[in-house]
Amino acid sequence: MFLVDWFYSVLDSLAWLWQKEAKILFLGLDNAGKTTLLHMLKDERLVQHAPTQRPTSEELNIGRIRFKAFDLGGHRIARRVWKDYYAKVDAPPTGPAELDALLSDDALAGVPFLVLGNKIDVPHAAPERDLRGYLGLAGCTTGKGDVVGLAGTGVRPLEVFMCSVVVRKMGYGEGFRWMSQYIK
Ligand SMILES: Nc1nc2c(ncn2[C@@H]2O[C@H](COP(=O)(O)OP(=O)(O)OP(=O)(O)O)[C@@H](O)[C@H]2O)c(=O)[nH]1
Ligand SMILES: [Mg+2]
Repeated sequence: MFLVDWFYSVLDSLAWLWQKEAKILFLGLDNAGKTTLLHMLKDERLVQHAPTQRPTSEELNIGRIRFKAFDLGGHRIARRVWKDYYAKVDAPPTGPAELDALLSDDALAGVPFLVLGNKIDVPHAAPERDLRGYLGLAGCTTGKGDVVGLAGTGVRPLEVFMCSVVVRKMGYGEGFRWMSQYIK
């Protein structure tokens, strides 16, 4: 038993050897819950945040991936700097109508998109099907499971996951697991 424990502690201490690194952008309209999600993922704490005025970045360790996460404000003026953050990004979770512009931007070609439909705890929250329709994603998403066969096809991984960061604390974990499989 001792030997097994020792073996795993050695493995743990070597984990950095096979850790992957990725850059990720949190994009979405203001009040969507991006900063709240970032801090939930970072230290499982629920904190009230003022609207994000200037971009901040945090390190997140999820599974074997070390994410450098950039949290950008969602209000109109803050959205102007989104473009400055596109270079060499591995995945940008995002929100409403700006999505079209992001999806057709050459700087983000091939980058996986995780769309999180947050606040499903709110009464009358739009169901997933309506959100997909509203975002123009009906029929465009690539599948929620392990997507064998997408690699090398040039098809951009794109999927919608509904979640509740605050009240139910659910949904976003599945989203991040889905995204992680596309980070090389
Ligand atoms: N009911 C509910 N409220 C949430 C949820 N997630 C976040 N909120 C609330 O939504 C508000 C906005 O959250 P923020 O994380 O500051 O939003 P943001 O996307 O960072 O906004 P900007 O920084 O302005 O772009 C806060 O009052 C959060 O507590 C959720 O899942 N359910
Ligand atoms: Mg914010």
